[in-house]
Amino acid sequence: MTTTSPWAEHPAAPDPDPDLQAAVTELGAAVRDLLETTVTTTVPAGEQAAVAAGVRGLTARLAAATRGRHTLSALDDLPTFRRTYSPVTGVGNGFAPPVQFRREGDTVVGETVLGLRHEGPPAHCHGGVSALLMDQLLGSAAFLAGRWGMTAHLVLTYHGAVPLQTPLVLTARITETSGRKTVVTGGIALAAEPDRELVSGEAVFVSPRPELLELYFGALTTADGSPAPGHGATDGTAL
Ligand SMILES: CCCCCCCCCCCC(=O)SCCNC(=O)CCNC(=O)[C@H](O)C(C)(C)COP(=O)(O)OP(=O)(O)OC[C@H]1O[C@@H](n2cnc3c(N)ncnc32)[C@H](O)[C@@H]1OP(=O)(O)O
Repeated sequence: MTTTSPWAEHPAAPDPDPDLQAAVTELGAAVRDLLETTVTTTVPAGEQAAVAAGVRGLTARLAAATRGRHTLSALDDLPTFRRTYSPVTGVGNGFAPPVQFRREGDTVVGETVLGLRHEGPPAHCHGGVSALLMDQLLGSAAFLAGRWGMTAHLVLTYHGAVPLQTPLVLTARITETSGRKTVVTGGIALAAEPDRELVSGEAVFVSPRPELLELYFGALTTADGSPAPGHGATDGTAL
């Protein structure tokens, strides 16, 4: 079944702790600058070694309290898919550009600029990073249509190299929905030439059957140790 306007309304996420949100966002931005600068710096070896020692000291301070992989961060909210540390959209993840996706009519759109930490061929984006962006873009379109699923199939065509440090636009549309399956197409283009896709792709997202939901997410808890809301949903319309 092909759909033209499948967008769903989502509940509002509970307000995060503003102090924690601000601190995590600032730490993410600082680490983003650090990562980008570590791959562009040309300061002498001694200076790089001194900085490494300082960074290890800072890491030890953060390591004083950490969470495991089955515990959500205190800022995360699964029903609204607020994921603070996503490697694509997470404000708290220094590797993330980060890019935010939004609905515009029947399209999901995001803009971003990639850095040298995303480099593959010199001066251009790594093909795997493009795939990372595409997976999140297409998955976001499914989610924003109320069709959360895991990536079952992702096929990409690389038409042209994606330049770093250049404004990009990412767009996606739902092309088919059927049972637990959602098919989405989309692409990455220069913001200055939005109609010429440098990367195009299609993905199939499948909302897992109950046994898989339990296997993957059954142990998941919120930061305070409660079962994570929504992790047991099985109707293919929510996590
Ligand atoms: C703003 C915030 C946004 C937030 C948005 C967040 C975006 C996140 C984007 C990143 C997402 C990820 O990285 S997810 C991580 C990467 N992906 C994974 O690890 C998934 C690994 N694969 C699996 O666990 C499984 O294969 C599943 C869950 C995908 C499907 O298993 P299942 O539940 O047993 O499904 P199954 O019964 O076999 O099939 C159900 C239906 O789907 C179809 N189907 C199944 N696999 C495929 C396939 N590869 N290609 C075509 N169709 C398929 C079947 O034919 C069937 O159709 P019919 O007979 O009903 O017609």
